[in-house]
Amino acid sequence: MSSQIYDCIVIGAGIQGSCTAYYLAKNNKKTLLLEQFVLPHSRGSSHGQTRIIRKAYEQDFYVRMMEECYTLWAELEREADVKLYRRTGLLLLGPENGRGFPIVKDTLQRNKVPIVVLKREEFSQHIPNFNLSSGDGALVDTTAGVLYADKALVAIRRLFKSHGGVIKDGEKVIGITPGPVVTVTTASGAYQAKKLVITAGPWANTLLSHTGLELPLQVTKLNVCYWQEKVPGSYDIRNRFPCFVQVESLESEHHIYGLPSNEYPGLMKVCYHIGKDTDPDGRDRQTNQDDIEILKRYITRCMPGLVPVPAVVESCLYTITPDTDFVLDRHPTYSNIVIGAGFSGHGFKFGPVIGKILYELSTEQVPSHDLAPFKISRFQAHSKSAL
Ligand SMILES: Cc1cc2nc3c(=O)[nH]c(=O)nc-3n(C[C@H](O)[C@H](O)[C@H](O)COP(=O)(O)OP(=O)(O)OC[C@H]3O[C@@H](n4cnc5c(N)ncnc54)[C@H](O)[C@@H]3O)c2cc1C
Ligand SMILES: O=C(O)[C@@H]1CCCCN1
Repeated sequence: MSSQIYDCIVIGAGIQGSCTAYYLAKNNKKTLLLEQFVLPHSRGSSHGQTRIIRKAYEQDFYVRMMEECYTLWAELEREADVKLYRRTGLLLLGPENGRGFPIVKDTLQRNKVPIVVLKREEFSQHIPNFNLSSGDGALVDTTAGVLYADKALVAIRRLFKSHGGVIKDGEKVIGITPGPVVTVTTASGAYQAKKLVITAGPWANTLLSHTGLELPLQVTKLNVCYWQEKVPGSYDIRNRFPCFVQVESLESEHHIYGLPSNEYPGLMKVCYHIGKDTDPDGRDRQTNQDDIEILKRYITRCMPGLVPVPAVVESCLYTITPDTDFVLDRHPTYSNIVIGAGFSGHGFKFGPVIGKILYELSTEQVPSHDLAPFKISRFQAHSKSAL
């Protein structure tokens, strides 16, 4: 056992753990970040070149968190001297009388987020190579854009180390012994800390089982599909093609979304928001492709400038709560254990604000956002506490 007692150990070096560790170290906390895989890796939820950043949400609390988060991303960019965000706008599409589109539109307007509402007759002039479905409304959240995810992870971990933080990768946590000083065991050793933050993504429940807690989390595998432009440049970020989210469509009641071609020349990323249940250690055995069939039909109908067969298919995991809101809370039994989990396929953009909140929770400060929507107690009927 190492004789050092850390102020805090963070388990999991995805975007949430890396950001939490960064804020801890920046605020002079002796921090150890443990990661089971050798970094960088592509086995969790945070890998890949790009993610959408937006304020377009149904709930005011997400809009408010994003207000601060854009500032935090800009601070990180300055401190790391690397560009992590590119503004593209986000085109939101959906039935004018549906369940999703009018609510997001109201929330954006109520929160005075700058948007442009596109009329049907002017749609194709602003958004070429895209067919607006009959009955659909369209608006652009002009604050939105692309985050360079892999670059962000590298930059944040580098900043963490520059503030004195210690990363040990290739060290899987196999035991947690709670107490006023928590002991965390890996195959290579044991470490102690006054506080513990668990940000283990799809493995959250495996780790929480060492503390007698189980959260209602569902892990699903998503196919991340890239589609070839028929005419090079038609959906290119350099030609100002935006990100988009189609909230309901003829093909599905669930989101279909896309990011302009950028990371792979000539390929636009278009994905379906619903995957199939998986075991995070057995994801490669889960080969369901129902989502790709839905995407082919949507692309054929709405994006005629793309070849409707995916040119590249990667994979990624979601860890989903029953209400798709996050878990940001203290452990119900051990108040020096803080949990960040269940980011439900939309957590990357919030990384810095979540890191700041988990840092605040683990240092007993008043959190800078209302955490009522993120409390574990909301799952009372679901969560199993053996304690
Ligand atoms: C296809 C796809 C598209 C997405 N699109 C967007 C988007 O456009 N915008 C957006 O904001 N979000 C998006 N998301 C969601 C976002 O990427 C996730 O919410 C976020 O990455 C979750 O981060 P995390 O740190 O919780 O999990 P992870 O990145 O999985 O990190 C958890 C880490 O914990 C480690 N770990 C687990 N167990 C142990 C152990 N025992 N010991 C040591 N380490 C351990 C894991 O190896 C992993 O590195 C998307 C996700 C996917 C999959
Ligand atoms: O978090 C996001 O912005 C996207 C929206 C579409 C589904 C995947 N996640």
